[in-house]
Amino acid sequence: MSRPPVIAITAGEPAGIGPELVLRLAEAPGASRRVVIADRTLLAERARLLGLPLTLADYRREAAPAPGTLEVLHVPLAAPSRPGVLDAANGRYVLATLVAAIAGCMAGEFAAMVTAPVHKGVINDAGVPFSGHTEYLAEQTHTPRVVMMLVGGGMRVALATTHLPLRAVPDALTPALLSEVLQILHADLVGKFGIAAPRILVAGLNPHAGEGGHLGREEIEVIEPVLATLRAGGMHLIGPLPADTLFNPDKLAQADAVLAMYHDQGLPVLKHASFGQGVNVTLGLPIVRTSVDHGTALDLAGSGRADPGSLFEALALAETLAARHAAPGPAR
Ligand SMILES: NC(=O)c1ccc[n+]([C@@H]2O[C@H](COP(=O)([O-])OP(=O)(O)OC[C@H]3O[C@@H](n4cnc5c(N)ncnc54)[C@H](O)[C@@H]3O)[C@@H](O)[C@H]2O)c1
Ligand SMILES: N[C@H](C(=O)O)[C@H](O)COP(=O)(O)O
Repeated sequence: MSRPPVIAITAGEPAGIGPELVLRLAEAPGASRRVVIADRTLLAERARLLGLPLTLADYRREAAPAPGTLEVLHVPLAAPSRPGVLDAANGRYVLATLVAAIAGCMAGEFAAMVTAPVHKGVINDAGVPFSGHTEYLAEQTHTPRVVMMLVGGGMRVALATTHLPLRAVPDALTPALLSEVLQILHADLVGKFGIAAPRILVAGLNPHAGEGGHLGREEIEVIEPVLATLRAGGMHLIGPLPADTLFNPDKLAQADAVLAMYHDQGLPVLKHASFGQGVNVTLGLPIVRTSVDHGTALDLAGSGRADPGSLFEALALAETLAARHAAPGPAR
């Protein structure tokens, strides 16, 4: 009998809801072996606080876990953590959990990694420039370009630019970037999501997609030429479309994914439709990585009221993608 795939789950910011969400993993359906990467004392304390049953076992690759245990790959905190209270002393601990998960995925020990939320600000406060898992994963795996895509509410929404100030977006939207993002999106819709000929709706940047150049020229000078070139190469691209009506159900029904030009053009729509059930997936990586659609929710940490739904969905998608990654099949 073949062994179940091992999926690494990083518990994220210790003061946030990540630790208590990973304690609920036994409730998530699926056949994978789950290994939580976190400080084991933190998990035990959070379980005690919330009255959750917990039997921890240190992860050993070759030893099958006893039923009912939560396997932990221990990474020590730098300082004790209290729910809801950020401490920059633990910024590097959070990164160490990611490094362990990435190393295991790159080595083939883990079939995928699923990430609970981190707090970007406190990692920067710890002295490490950090804009998100997406960018960090690209750097750590030496991948020149990756793409953030969220899945939920019947939509797949990818982003041309990710975590950067709004002021910097137009300058970042170069023809090279847009072309690479669309090629990665297309390739992973085929290879990871099994869609043989993906149709992609592409948003404009400006109101009303620039109104023929009267409300901005990025559509004319950057987006349209890139789309024309890629269409000539066989990609099915619709746009640039005004973003305010692109997400209407009749438009979405014509496509397999949307490419938004920036974070808050695409994600509010998806999160409105699916918050708590959405999944963030990083495209273009040599490994499988999914994540929750929410943040650290410091206001809920330690209350037991955080919804684990998005973590369970992220795990389910990681299992599906890992199976396809291990044995790529024909696209449908
Ligand atoms: N995957 C990630 O690592 C990730 C994703 C998004 C945001 N963040 C980071 O999280 C930090 C806080 O971000 P924010 O305050 O903008 O967003 P947030 O998602 O933490 O919180 C927004 C609201 O949603 C609620 N909420 C979040 N998750 C919930 C859950 N599982 N169940 C019930 N309610 C939930 C919170 O209580 C809050 O009211 C920031 O540093 C941000 O960058 C990380
Ligand atoms: N942009 C994501 C969201 O809003 O859900 C979130 O910040 C997480 O991004 P990373 O996976 O890059 O950390």
